[in-house]
Order: sequence, then C-alpha cells, then structure tokens
Amino acid sequence: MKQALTIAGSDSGGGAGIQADLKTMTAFGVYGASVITAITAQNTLGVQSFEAVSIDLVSKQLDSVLSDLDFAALKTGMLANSKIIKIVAEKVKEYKVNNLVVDPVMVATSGDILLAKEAITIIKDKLIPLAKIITPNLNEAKVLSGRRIDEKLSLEVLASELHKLGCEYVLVKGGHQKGDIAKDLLFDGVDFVEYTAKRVDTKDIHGTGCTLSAAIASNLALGYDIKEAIERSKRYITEAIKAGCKVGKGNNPVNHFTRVYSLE
Ligand SMILES: Nc1ncnc2c1ncn2[C@@H]1O[C@H](COP(=O)(O)OP(=O)(O)O)[C@@H](O)[C@H]1O
Ligand SMILES: Cc1ncc(COP(=O)(O)OP(=O)(O)O)c(N)n1
Repeated sequence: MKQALTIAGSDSGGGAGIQADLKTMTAFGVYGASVITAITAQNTLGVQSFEAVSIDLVSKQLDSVLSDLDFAALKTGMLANSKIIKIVAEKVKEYKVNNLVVDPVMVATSGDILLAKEAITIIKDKLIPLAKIITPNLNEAKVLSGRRIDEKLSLEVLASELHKLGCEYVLVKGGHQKGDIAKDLLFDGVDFVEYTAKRVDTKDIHGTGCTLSAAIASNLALGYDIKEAIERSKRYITEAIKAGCKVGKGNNPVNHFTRVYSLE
C-alpha cells in the first residue's frame, strides 16, 4: 500500500489540518501517517486557542515515522513557528524524502493566525527550496513574495515570483478570488497550466486548502505525475465542497464521504 505523511496541526473540529489530511489520504486509498506540530482548539466558528508541540516531540515523531514507514509523498501544513520549520527541513533532507508538498499555512479563513510572523523568512529559505510543489492561497502568495495583501496582482505574477524561491512547481490557488470560476494556476518556471472548476456558491469551505494539498500528496504517492495529480485533486476538492458537511454553526468543512463505504 502506498504511504504518505502529513506534518501539520490538529483541528479539534475535524475540518482542516491533520484531520482533513488523513481523511483525504484514506479517500484516495493511501495509508496516511501524521506528525502533529500544534494542537488547535478550533471549530467551524474559528480558532479559539492553540499551542505548538515542543521541538523535541516534533523531532521524535519525525524520527519514529521516517525511520520505519516508507513514504512516497509528504505534505506540510500548519508548522506554527521557525523552530518547527527548521527541524522539518532537516529531517526531510536527512531521510531524503521525495515529493514534498508544502502548503504554507499562515492564516485560517476565519482570520486566525497559524504561523508566527518571523517564521515566514525561514519557510522561504529552508523549506520551500526542498519542495516539489508549494500551494499558497492568494494572500499567502502575496506574503511570500513580499507584497502587500491589498495589492492587485495576477496569479501569473505571483506564481513567477514564488518560483524563484527554488521549488519545482508553484500552484497559486484562486479560491478567494471573485467570479464564477475557481481557478488555480500552476507554474514550472516556463509554462502556466490553469485548473478551473465552476465556483460552488457556499460559505462552507473550511479545510479546502488542506484537502487540496493532501490530495496532491496522495496522488503523487500513487504515482501520478504532477499535472495529473493536480487534475485529480481539483476534481476531488470540487466534489467535496459541493457535498459539504453541515456539522457546526459557522463555516462548515468539506465532505470527504461522497462515496460512503457499505458493508451490505
Ligand atoms: N467556492 C468554491 N468553489 C469551488 N472551488 C473552490 C471554492 N473555494 C475554494 N475552492 C478551491 O479550493 C481549493 C483551495 O483553495 P483556497 O480556498 O484558495 O485555499 P485555502 O483554504 O488555503 O485558503 C482551490 O482549488 C480553490 O480553487
Ligand atoms: C490546524 C489547521 N491547519 C490548517 C488550517 C487552515 O486550513 P485551510 O484548509 O488552509 O483553510 P481554512 O480551513 O482556514 O479555510 C486550519 N484552519 N487549522
């Protein structure tokens, strides 16, 4: 069985982070393991509190799984602070991990901060150069390219600027743009490829970024090339948004159980 690893934060509400990643990997038939970097007290209304896991415990979790399991892909989500980013980068190099998908999680859609400000330089310098692909949303792309959030910039400009950080591919997600089409843009340093879907008219999009990056990691683990992996992941996230999960009082998560397993 193909195996993938998520290094991310826990969402107690079950919609984003580690929980979304493991549900996604399972949906693709990939065995998912996890290294937890932070524990959030979170629900569909927002992030009420969080604490980062100690560096020692993150490091031990990394050694435990990387020395034993055989990962065909790895994704990172919420990394919380500079020290965690540095240890993750060190272990990725030490264990020669292939297919690193970096989702540079900074702020939840609820507006809550999930990454210390001083960690942005570290993620750019230490982790992004090791990545096969990075998957920033519009605001994360602007922050990583040193732009102001209120600047009007095309996905093309942002993807080109971010590619210079040294990753193989950049996928800038346009989920937070206006319009009928939800467009994401891939750049490999030469060519652009658009991934589009009809925008689903809903506010229930909690966990979309986590799910998309976990789906890309799952499909890379299954052996699909990057373009096929994104194509399959885009189809998955669109269906999961359409299906929705009305579980809480706020912005609800996407639904991974569009095909419910039956024992009949
Ligand atoms: N309302 C929507 N309808 C269809 N696709 C969407 C919608 N909102 C986001 N997406 C897609 O979900 C994925 C995650 O994007 P985005 O929400 O921008 O990321 P993040 O959760 O990191 O902010 C992208 O493929 C984006 O195009
Ligand atoms: C623990 C944790 N990690 C990541 C996020 C952000 O999730 P994401 O899918 O990028 O977007 P929203 O759910 O915020 O729309 C999170 N909230 N919690």
